[in-house]
Amino acid sequence: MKNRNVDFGIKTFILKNNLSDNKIYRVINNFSKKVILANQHGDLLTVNLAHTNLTKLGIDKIIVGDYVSYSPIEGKITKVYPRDNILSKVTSSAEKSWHVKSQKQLLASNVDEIWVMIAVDQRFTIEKLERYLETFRISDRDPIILLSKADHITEYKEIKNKIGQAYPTLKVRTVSAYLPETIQQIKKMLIKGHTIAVVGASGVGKSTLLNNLAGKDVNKVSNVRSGDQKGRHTTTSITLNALPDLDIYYIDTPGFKAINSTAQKSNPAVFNDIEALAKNCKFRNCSHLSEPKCAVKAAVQEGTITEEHYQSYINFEKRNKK
Ligand SMILES: Nc1nc2c(ncn2[C@@H]2O[C@H](COP(=O)(O)OP(=O)(O)OP(=O)(O)O)[C@@H](O)[C@H]2O)c(=O)[nH]1
Ligand SMILES: [Zn+2]
Repeated sequence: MKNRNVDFGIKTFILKNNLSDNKIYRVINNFSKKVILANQHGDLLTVNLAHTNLTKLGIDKIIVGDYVSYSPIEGKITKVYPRDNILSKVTSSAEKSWHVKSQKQLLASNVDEIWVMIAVDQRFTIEKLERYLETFRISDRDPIILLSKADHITEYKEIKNKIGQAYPTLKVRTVSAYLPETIQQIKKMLIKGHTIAVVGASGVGKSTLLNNLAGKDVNKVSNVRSGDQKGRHTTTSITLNALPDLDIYYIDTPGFKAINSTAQKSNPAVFNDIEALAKNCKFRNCSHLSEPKCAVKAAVQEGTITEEHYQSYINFEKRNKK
């Protein structure tokens, strides 16, 4: 299916980099052994990566947003162009070892804007916002916070104020599927040709916004030329969607469940002692209930902290868990 205006940013890329090669494609989807490429006419094709030697291309992974050269004769990607930037997700997790592992997952490349979507009907703290900002990183851009479900007016106002006080220079925008004027405002702020990556927890409304901007259900099925015509469900993967009427590209990312939900710090002073002890627990995300080698429980047993103090901490944690 050809769409007007849909070149996936390739024409601009060719001009900007003064390239003579017009066999340039953009990666709009990637699976473990396949990618879907788009050309500047909006045609899509699936490429099996079996013949592509990533090491030779000097990269670990092909990611959504990449501009590449593809040789149909050889059936392989022959070049991945240097990326303007990379949006990554940095997570720390404590696994079986004592070390805290920091993992960097590459989500998308050549991104012009990153929107961090936060639904106002979910529990909000500045710490949570900070965790999002730490987790989703892009070298050369500031994220835009998109407060979704703003039809929850009271919560919306409260959260907007909190953010304004803590981070007065952070860009905050508003959206609600039930307030059409907010969709219009978002549309007005779009910059033609931009590639926008949208991240956020599961259920905050990323797909709903995509549908509202597109004016139709973008059901995340790409019709793939060549081979099977059936199309492919890509709900669990990162997808670059073209919105031809608005002349933008919207990278929808799968929602995450939660981000390193360490203890909420709204009442820290009381439990400073416990939080200091917790650093010696075997597991970084130890709940101090039943995990082995828990330094907090050990301290209760040794009498360093009282049973009552421990219980009130556990109760506090329970109340503050999302
Ligand atoms: N009140 C309210 N509900 C909304 C709004 N936008 C979306 N929802 C609801 O929130 C739920 C999740 O919306 P989605 O758009 O599927 O959320 P998502 O972020 O794409 O979720 P994942 O695909 O899991 O990452 C749906 O039941 C929507 O109807 C909104 O503006 N206001
Ligand atoms: Zn513990």
